[in-house]
Amino acid sequence: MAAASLTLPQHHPLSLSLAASPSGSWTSSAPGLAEISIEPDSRSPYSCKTWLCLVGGAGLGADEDVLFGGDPRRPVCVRVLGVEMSHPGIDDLGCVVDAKFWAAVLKDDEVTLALIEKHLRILLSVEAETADGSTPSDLTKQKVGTITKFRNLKPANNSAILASTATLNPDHCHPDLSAFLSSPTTASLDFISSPTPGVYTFELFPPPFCAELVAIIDAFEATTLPRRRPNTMNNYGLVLTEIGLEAYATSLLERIIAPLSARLWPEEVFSTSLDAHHTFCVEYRAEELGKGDRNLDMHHDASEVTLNVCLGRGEFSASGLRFCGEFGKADHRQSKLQLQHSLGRAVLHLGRHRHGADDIASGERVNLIVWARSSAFRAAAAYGHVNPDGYPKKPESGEVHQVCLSKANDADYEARVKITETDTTTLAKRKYTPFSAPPKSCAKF
Ligand SMILES: O=C(O)CCC(=O)C(=O)O
Ligand SMILES: [Fe+2]
Repeated sequence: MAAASLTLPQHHPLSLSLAASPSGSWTSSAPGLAEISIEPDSRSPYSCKTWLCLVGGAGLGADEDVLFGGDPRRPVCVRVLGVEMSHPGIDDLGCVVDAKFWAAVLKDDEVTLALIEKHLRILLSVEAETADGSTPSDLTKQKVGTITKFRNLKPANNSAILASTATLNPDHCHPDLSAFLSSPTTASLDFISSPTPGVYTFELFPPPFCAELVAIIDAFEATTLPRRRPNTMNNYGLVLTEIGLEAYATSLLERIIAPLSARLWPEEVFSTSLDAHHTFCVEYRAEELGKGDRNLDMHHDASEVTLNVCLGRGEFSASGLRFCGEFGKADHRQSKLQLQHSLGRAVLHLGRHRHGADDIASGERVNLIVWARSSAFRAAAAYGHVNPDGYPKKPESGEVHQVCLSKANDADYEARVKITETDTTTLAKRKYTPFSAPPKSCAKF
């Protein structure tokens, strides 16, 4: 099958107008996306740095109002690239959410790159104050400071993967992957198995490397440094890009997730353009061990493709990963697979594939999760050039399986649970963690 690609029409009502080019340098890596370099002026707390800003649509995520042009809808997403950035007008993923910026940019009918560039320069040049009185430079210093302080502790025997230049080391990957890492476009994919269509699993990390990752996570948890939980579904876990693993995670995306996705899902328009990620770990602990998350409600991810790797932490039992159908498909609430996690093994699936984690019965487990995204696809979908992921939705048909219901995401959850109350044992055991949207993203305009 030939790989799908993103080809956008030249003009579209929601497209960014390139009519007035910005004064600085800009390039376009995909139709509907532009990159601008911003040099803040000398008053800026950020004047030491040239910021690369990606301008294009977003519009995906869990928020249907945004998907379908809810009001107010912004025609473009402006994302500042680079993790060492903290600003009250810029969200966790680098998306500009500053009200004054948007009021100025959307003042006229036409949104131009020149206007965006002008107001980005202002945004990055003025020392704005947050609600608690701290400034962007305070926040940036804190963010950079956290990573620096943590690196200075030399955790996990001064692990090389915490370096700002870290890349995936093939010696830290399972030998099954070596041919693929050398020739990602042509090597045989026979190291991968697919227990149900669209879910792929393979050995990724040998146990010593899993232990190294867990040692880094544990070392961070043992500090008093500020931390953020990965999303509102999890009370435990860490955003790994905020503890110094950004470079390593980007390399994981570039060397494994992106090339594998291009080959495993050639029919998906995003599969050849995965370029952004939200990387975190989740942690589950059995009841007997005290406080902790036990399971994860059914959901789909705010990603195009998700990599989920089991890093272990001693022995654990149960805690299977259940897959149902894909969001938007008629059978999306029908159970397809219950997969048991095993140390070092990776699962790769589409973000729209409905899944959830069963109760952990004993022990603890830590998993590394990478939500991989395509900026080009999100731009195209936001402008209406391609359907958003999972759309158009098919009407649900056939049986609905109770194990695929989501307490937080399904409006008919209570009604359906009443109907099928016969299976009380499963229900009584399950304590659902409410799902809410993932961390603020470009979709949250
Ligand atoms: O617990 C797991 O293995 C799944 C985690 C997950 O689905 C997520 O964090 O999005
Ligand atoms: Fe998930």
